Amino acid sequence: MPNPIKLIKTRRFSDPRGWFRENFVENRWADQLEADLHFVQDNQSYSARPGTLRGIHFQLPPHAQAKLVWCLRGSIYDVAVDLRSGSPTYGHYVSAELSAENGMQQFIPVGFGHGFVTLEPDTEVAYKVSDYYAPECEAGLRWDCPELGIDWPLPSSGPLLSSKDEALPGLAGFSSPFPYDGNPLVAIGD
Ligand SMILES: Cc1cn([C@H]2C[C@H](O)[C@@H](COP(=O)(O)OP(=O)(O)O[C@H]3O[C@H](C)C(=O)[C@H](O)[C@H]3O)O2)c(=O)[nH]c1=O
Repeated sequence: MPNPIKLIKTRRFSDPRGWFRENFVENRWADQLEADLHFVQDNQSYSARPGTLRGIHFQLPPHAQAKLVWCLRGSIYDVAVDLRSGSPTYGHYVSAELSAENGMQQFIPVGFGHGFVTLEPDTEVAYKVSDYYAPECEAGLRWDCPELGIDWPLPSSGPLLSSKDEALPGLAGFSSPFPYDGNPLVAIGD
């Protein structure tokens, strides 16, 4: 069964001036992503300090979002959490190191929470989303939720969080609106 989370390797074309990279080509990426996927919004975030942790975030229906995530600068430990109701891997996560250097992208479908922690200063993350920003549908789970048990690589000073993320609830009280499609999460490895 196909892993719902996809890792996509982009190609860097180097020459004496520097390099060129295609970050998204709809008809070519379609082979690796979901068939009827259509991205409608591009986002970018900048984090000055390593150890900046954003997440675990997701939007609820009717504005749930699939995401394609990569690094424009620096690097992140990127996490996707299975939140699909009835999934045998509910509450399990996968992680991947995405960096400007490795050009890796992680695809996170609807039904998964997303978060990352930055591994370098001045890290910039770009991501495409498949539905528009809908603050009324924003939801999240706390980064250190014991039920999730995410092994974040953190600096000794701990993570830098927004006040919003500090106040997020744990998985215990969450009632998932996301259906399970029969594809369990397969750990890609870190
Ligand atoms: C997501 C979003 C935010 N905003 C505004 C709302 C706030 O005034 C400001 C910062 O938003 P927030 O603190 O939610 O940003 P992050 O903590 O980086 O959250 C994002 O990063 C995690 C890892 C995700 O996967 C989500 O896509 C997204 O929630 O941008 C917008 O105007 N449009 C948007 O699409």
